[in-house]
Amino acid sequence: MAKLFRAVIMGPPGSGKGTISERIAQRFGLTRLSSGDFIRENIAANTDAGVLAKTYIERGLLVPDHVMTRLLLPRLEEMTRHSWLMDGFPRTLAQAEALNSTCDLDLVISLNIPYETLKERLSDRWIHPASGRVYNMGFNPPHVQGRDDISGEPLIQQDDDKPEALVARLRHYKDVAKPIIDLYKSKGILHTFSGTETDRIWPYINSLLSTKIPSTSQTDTQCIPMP
Ligand SMILES: Nc1nc2c(ncn2[C@@H]2O[C@H](COP(=O)(O)OP(=O)(O)OP(=O)(O)O)[C@@H](O)[C@H]2O)c(=O)[nH]1
Ligand SMILES: Nc1ncnc2c1ncn2[C@@H]1O[C@H](COP(=O)(O)OP(=O)(O)O)[C@@H](O)[C@H]1O
Repeated sequence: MAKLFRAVIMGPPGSGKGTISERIAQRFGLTRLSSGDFIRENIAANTDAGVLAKTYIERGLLVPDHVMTRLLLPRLEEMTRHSWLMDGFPRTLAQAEALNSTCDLDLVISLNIPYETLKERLSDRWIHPASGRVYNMGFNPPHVQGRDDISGEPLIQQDDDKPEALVARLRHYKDVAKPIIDLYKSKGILHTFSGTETDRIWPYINSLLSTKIPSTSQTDTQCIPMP
């Protein structure tokens, strides 16, 4: 029986997690999971955890660990028959430990991108808020300027992509990511990719995953329910 594959992608804001996750999902047929999308779904559906999460996001804060794990771990437990790639979780050491006790991760991709590159990209980033689709006016512009390719709805620029907010976001990322990265390094599953262009990093990620991902996904039970 082929083994399932579970991976996490980490990196500072603007490092290309979303862009690369999309390519991995398409190329290798993994289910793409995003903590941000999952929170937005819960907010839209008015679940208890979604209502609570919204009060933090509105203040520009991270959602507390216990709310995040309550939202996400049951979802992962439903995914016992799927190979997946997670973007946006874990974001703290406590989340990484909770994930550890639920799932055996096969691989962690960490993106290491220079600050100047991040600043440039984010000041050029436009998103479609309802779907989370991202565009970059130079790198991957929408077909029609200012409009989402699929829905045709208007694109917006997020406040926290502005340079002032970005410095604080990047500093915060460094502080909280370090212990998580150390944890995955010590488990021998961390793979770090450095560079300024997604198109140049992608071939390395592609060839690494080609050696690691089983050709078919079959039933397995790598995730165990939390006690
Ligand atoms: N110029 C350029 N832009 C890129 C490249 N790779 C990604 N982008 C763009 O940079 C922006 C950030 O990429 P994302 O994939 O959203 O990055 P992320 O790590 O998911 O960002 P967060 O959601 O903030 O954590 C988007 O507008 C992308 O289209 C690249 O190699 N060159
Ligand atoms: N793992 C997480 N832990 C805590 N809060 C999270 C997590 N993932 C997402 N969030 C919250 O949801 C918001 C939106 O997430 P996301 O779509 O990943 O966007 P961003 O790249 O702006 O952080 C975050 O700004 C944060 O408040």
